[in-house]
Amino acid sequence: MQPASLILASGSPRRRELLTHLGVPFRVLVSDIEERSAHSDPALVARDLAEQKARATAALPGGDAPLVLAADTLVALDGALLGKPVDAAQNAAFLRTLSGRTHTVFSGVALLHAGELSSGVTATHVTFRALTESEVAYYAASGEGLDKAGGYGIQGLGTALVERIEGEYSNVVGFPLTLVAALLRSVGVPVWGRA
Ligand SMILES: Cc1cn([C@H]2C[C@H](O)[C@@H](COP(=O)(O)OP(=O)(O)OP(=O)(O)O)O2)c(=O)[nH]c1=O
Repeated sequence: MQPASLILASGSPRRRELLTHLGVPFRVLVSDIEERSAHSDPALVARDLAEQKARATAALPGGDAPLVLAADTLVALDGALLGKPVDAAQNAAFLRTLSGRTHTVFSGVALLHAGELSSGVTATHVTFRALTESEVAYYAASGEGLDKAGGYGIQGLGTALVERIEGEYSNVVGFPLTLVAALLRSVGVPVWGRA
């Protein structure tokens, strides 16, 4: 059997599940880049890191597929970036920062096609409820936010933190499907049976 011509360059189970929804066969190959960008604008950082992940994966043994797809998600508030919390205490601090306010989630997506990169970024605005200290402690203790940008997962228990969302839901989970589908279709890959 031929290996799938599309590689998903991501270790994120959320991205794997979301890509499955598009009905495109793929395999997973993950590189380990140091997430560092020369940009400071969060949208440009997310796009740059997605491009770096795609290129790094393509350079791995077994990475020379016709198509390599990667993404990066960042949470931004007041010009600062909230990455993945290192522990429950930092997760609680992130939640206090986000409480009662609107932040922006940026996901960059990059598609490497025959050596050529195409990429884009999607922004979604998410407003948190004003959280009580016991809610912060309860969520931080759940551990759900530890492997997630901003320290929460809107697709899990974290949905109870959110009062309002403006923009695409899948983008918050880490993989904006409108952009992913457009990039795949732009290089002739059928999504839901339509190229
Ligand atoms: C805000 C938010 C983020 N996230 C996740 C999506 C991403 O997996 C993660 C952001 O980290 P990323 O560095 O974008 O991705 P990753 O390290 O998990 O995976 P890879 O680099 O291998 O692709 O945060 C959620 O799952 N739900 C949410 O609500």
